[in-house]
This record gives sequence, C-alpha cells and structure tokens, in this order.
Amino acid sequence: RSLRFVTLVYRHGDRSPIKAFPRDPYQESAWPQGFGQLTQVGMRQQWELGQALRRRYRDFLSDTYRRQEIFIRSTDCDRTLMSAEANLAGLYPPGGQQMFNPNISWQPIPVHTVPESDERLLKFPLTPCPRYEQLQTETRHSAEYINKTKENWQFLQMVAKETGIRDISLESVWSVYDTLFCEQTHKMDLPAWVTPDVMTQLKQLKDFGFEFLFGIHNRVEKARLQGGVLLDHIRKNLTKAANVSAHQNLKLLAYSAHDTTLVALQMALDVYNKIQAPYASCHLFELYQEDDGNFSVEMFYRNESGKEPFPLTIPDCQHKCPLQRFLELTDPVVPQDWEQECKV
Ligand SMILES: CCCNC(=O)[C@H](O)[C@@H](O)C(=O)O
Repeated sequence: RSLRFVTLVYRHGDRSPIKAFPRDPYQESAWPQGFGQLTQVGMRQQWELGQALRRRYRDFLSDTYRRQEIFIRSTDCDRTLMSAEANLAGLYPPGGQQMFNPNISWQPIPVHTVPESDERLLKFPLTPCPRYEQLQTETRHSAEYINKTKENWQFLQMVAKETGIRDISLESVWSVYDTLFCEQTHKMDLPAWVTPDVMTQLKQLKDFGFEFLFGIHNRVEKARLQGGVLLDHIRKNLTKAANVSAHQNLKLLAYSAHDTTLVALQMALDVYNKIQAPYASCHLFELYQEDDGNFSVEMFYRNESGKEPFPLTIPDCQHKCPLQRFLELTDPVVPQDWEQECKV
C-alpha cells in the first residue's frame, strides 16, 4: 500500500496572553511583542513539529521543496502565520542547491491566507449563525450547564473580585486561566490568590468552556454548523486525491490555526479527548491506497512533543478506515447548505 495524500491541522505555538484582566499586574507592556504574539518557545515548538513531520514523511515528500506538492494556509493572525513559517523551516530545510545564501539554511515558502473578515474555514466558532446561537441558548438551559454554574458560583465570584472582571461566566472564564497560564509558563509570579487549586479549578472551567462551544447539547447539529464545515473541505480533498492519478502532485495540505479549530474538528469527528488542544498540537489525516486499489483514511493526533502521533479512530470504524466508510460516517456532521441550516 502507498501513502497518497496528507492533510494537517495544527494549533500555533506558545504565545503571549490574548489580553490581561483589569487587575492583572502584567499588562501588554510586560510582553516583548505585546498580546497574542508567538514567543520564541512557540517558534521552537513549531520548528520541532516541522522536523517531526519531515521524519514521518521523509519517504513521501521530496527532500527539497517542490511547490506543486504542498499548500499551506493560515488564519490571518500573526501567531498562526509565524507558526506556519517556523513549521516550514523545520519541514523543508533547504538542501545545497536550494540555499539562496550559503550562510542561511532557510528558504522562503509561501503561507497563504485570507483576511480575517473573510475567514470561513479555519476560525471557530463560525458566526453569524442564528441556529447555532439558538443551540447555545438551549445549552445554557441544560442541566449540565446550570449545575456547573451553581457548583462554581462562589468560585466565579471570587475570581471576579480578584480579577476586576465584572461579568465573569463559564463562557468568559477561559481567558483568566489563559492569561495566568501564559504568565506561569513564562515564569512570571502569579498573584497570591492564584493557588494551585485555583489554577486546577480554572483549568476545569476553561475545558468546560470548550465543551460548551461544540458539545454538551446537540453535538451533531452543532458540528454541522461548526467543525463540519472544515471536515467537509477535508473530505472533498481526500476524495479528490483518491480520484486523480498517482503522480498527482499535491501531496500535503497544511492548515495553521487555533485550539478552537482543532476542538471543533475533533468534536465533529467525535474523537475529542476533552483536553484543550495544546500548543503546536497537530491532527493528521493520511490517505492510503491499498494493494487492492481501494483507499483508506488513517487519523493521528500529535499532542505531545517528542512523542509519536497516536492513532485516532472514528466511532464505528477501525483505525484504518475505508474512505467510503469514512465518508458515510461523517455525512451526518457535514452541512448540506450552511447558510440555510443557520436560518431559524
Ligand atoms: C478571542 C481570542 C481567540 N483566541 C485565539 O485566537 C487563540 O489563538 C486561541 O484560539 C489559541 O489557540 O490559543
């Protein structure tokens, strides 16, 4: 059997906080490049992912960059554009001939994007979509959501007071954890109220926030309106790759995106492990042509550096999933007409 086509979806590397809460001792000036920017830790994480992919696909990709075999698209965000560039530096270190300067072991490779206002594929949740908002309202009335709010009411009040955020909720608390996580990662002293137990509880609430976005209530319909849009695009490319002759050049499609991109996609595939996609984590789709000529799809998830990606299996299929079966099983979470299905 032979590997015919690969699609990658990865989260950017380590970044500075998106924002600071009002009473945070560290405001934007505390960060070298300000908020939301890829750090050198993040650049290294992406370069390392690129090197791991180079090893994994050393017999699949040409060892020198060939423009027809790879296409990279990123959201129009500094951290994702820079992540893709760092990733490519690891994936395609130029061989002798390709070095445009003998002192620089790097070559430019295009990273495509669309303006943020036109991004309809890689940034989630996709809005505006009235039906999705309706599902979110229904989710807020679910027992799970109401209980979670009740169980954490005192805690959320404490966090509101300590942070100076007035309207804190299960849906906004993610950014308190995120900011503190970034500060902790970069060895900045945390305020005294942030004990290890507080961080643990904040992390749990942050993870619940991701569940709220794409699950808890009516996961399948939420998937049709969210992650299923990206999955539809990926399915179309897998099907196209299975229908062109073997020397079809495009071998690798890479999408440089966000944690919500990976979570939306994995919720649609029903393979989400309930843990926020880590920095530079990568979901892999590999299309194989078997000896009998049929095609199968294998999925992997690399969410720990230095470890091999682990196999992901879509429910009701085996890890090596025949393409037709993969398409049948994912039909329910792919929108027929997104605009129409968003109408209420
Ligand atoms: C409103 C802030 C949205 N957050 C982002 O864009 C981040 O990149 C986030 O998705 C991430 O992956 O860290």
